[in-house]
Amino acid sequence: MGMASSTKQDKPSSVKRVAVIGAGVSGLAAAYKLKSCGFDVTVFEAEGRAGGKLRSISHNGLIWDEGANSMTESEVEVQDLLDNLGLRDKQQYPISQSKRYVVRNGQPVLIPTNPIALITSNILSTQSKFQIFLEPFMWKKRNSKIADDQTQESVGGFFQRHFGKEVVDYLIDPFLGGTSAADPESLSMQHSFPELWTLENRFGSVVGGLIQSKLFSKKDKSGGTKGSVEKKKRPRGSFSFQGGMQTLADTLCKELDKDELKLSSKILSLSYDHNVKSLTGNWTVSSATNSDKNSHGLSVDAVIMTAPLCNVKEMEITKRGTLFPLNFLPEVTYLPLTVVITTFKKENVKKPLEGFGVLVPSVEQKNGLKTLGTLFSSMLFPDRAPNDLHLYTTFVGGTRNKELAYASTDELKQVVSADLKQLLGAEGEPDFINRFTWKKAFPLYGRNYHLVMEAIETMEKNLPGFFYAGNHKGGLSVGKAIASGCKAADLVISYLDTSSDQNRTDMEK
Ligand SMILES: Cc1cc2nc3c(=O)[nH]c(=O)nc-3n(C[C@H](O)[C@H](O)[C@H](O)COP(=O)(O)OP(=O)(O)OC[C@H]3O[C@@H](n4cnc5c(N)ncnc54)[C@H](O)[C@@H]3O)c2cc1C
Ligand SMILES: C=Cc1c2[nH]c(c1C)Cc1[nH]c(c(CCC(=O)O)c1C)Cc1[nH]c(c(C)c1CCC(=O)O)Cc1[nH]c(c(C)c1C=C)C2
Repeated sequence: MGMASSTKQDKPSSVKRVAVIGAGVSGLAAAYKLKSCGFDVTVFEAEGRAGGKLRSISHNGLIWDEGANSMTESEVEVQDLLDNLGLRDKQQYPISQSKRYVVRNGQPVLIPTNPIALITSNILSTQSKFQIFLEPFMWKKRNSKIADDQTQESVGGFFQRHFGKEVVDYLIDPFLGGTSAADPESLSMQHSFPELWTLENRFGSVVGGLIQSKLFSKKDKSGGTKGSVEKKKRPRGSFSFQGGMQTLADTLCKELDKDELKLSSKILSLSYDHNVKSLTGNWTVSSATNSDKNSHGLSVDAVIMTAPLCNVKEMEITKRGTLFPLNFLPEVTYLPLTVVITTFKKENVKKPLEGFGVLVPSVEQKNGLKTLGTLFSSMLFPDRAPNDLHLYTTFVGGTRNKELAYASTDELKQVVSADLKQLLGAEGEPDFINRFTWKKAFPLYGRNYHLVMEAIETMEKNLPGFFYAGNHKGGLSVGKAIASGCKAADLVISYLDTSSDQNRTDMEK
């Protein structure tokens, strides 16, 4: 578990130094990997705390998350990280997590999780159910204009072609609301669901493609496991940790020495100077601490940037003494989101539901509902509230209602109480309320997101030893952010290996 703590004095001067900018989960995972591989790391964080979008609060016997509430371990990098950090003992799997609800006609309906349950469910009309089963024969081709310009199709357009409008309204729209706070029309299919996009290119039908690729992967598994190291079977699905998601960030921080994590250190400028004679120090990273606005620089061999692109845009980057203009970075759209925590006495909740939570499709706004959805937090994790209380986590804002994210706490109390009354029979006002607003909760993987990916590539290509990681690249989830940080760490390791070989050859000449 963990790694041996070492001080800078112990290290030979040839140890390579890396600056990681941003102490969100991607930056902390990158720093952990680099330190485990013997690199000297310094993590710079603009805020006075580490964790970024992981943020758990303990207050008066309640525990809640204001950022991510859970994560999955589909990425191998996450499995390794949890094993290496010794976090398995603190992992918490939610009770009845597969029970998830969507509102239809103003009331929660269980989302079917298999074909039989879909047939008997009243979530969709008979016509839409037929459309799903007949999709392998009936799906419509992408129109040729979209086929030429592959980045332009929206998630809504894609699923409507395959399954029809009702499926988009009652399954896709709430799913997107509950995983990105965005609506089906705003999101790019290619960037939001790259695997399904590729599947359609290969097989045409989504259902047919999923069945065939499942069959292929089963065949591969049965034929190819001999001799390979298999990962231990773990319970599937989402999980959190004792104390909430912040426990993951705190555990990663404990692996860093005090001088390796610089809080309240916003990076303002970076400069790259190539010096063939020197084995180290091509980059200088400058921050301003809150107490001392004077910049000071740290010399490093490589940089992993995990700050959101809107923050990168504000930085000054120079390359060999000349300004490296960042005007090619496109404006990224960010979605505001407010997380509202409420508690109700159990006796005051007349129709409590067991399970993960309930999502409100956009079309259900006509039935007076204004929230995006609610997690049944203390049903999932009973230690989050005393026994006599229900603790709920409700999400408000996103593309659906940006203004509501900025509403006063009094207004939010009315909105959330009204929705919870209608959906769960929660009577009266909550006994406790807390709100946290993320002005920029998520980057929107919109229909021009290819411009963002191209800009990241341009930075990485033109700035040697500069690597970008985090939730702007490859997915929003905690797992994807961790994987992105670990991959950037791997790229740094091979970059520094190659550049020291190159330097050695240059010195020998
Ligand atoms: C409300 C909410 C709920 C979510 N729920 C889930 C969930 O249930 N499951 C899930 O998988 N994902 C969830 N997510 C998404 C997930 O939490 C994030 O995508 C992920 O944590 C992002 O990690 P990151 O390291 O890429 O970025 P961040 O956490 O944003 O970290 C970037 C860091 O960079 C710092 N920074 C910025 N500028 C500078 C600078 N100039 N110098 C130094 N530091 C700087 C920032 O302060 C920040 O700490 C949720 C997100 C939100 C907001
Ligand atoms: C109602 C709004 C939101 C809820 N959670 C989030 C929002 C905006 C944020 C969020 N939740 C998840 C992710 C990661 C997405 C990913 O790419 O994996 C994010 C950014 C996890 C998640 N939440 C739901 C699903 C299906 C997932 C994927 C992982 C898993 O299956 O567990 C659905 C869901 N989210 C919310 C509710 C109430 C809900 C379902 C009932 C809240």
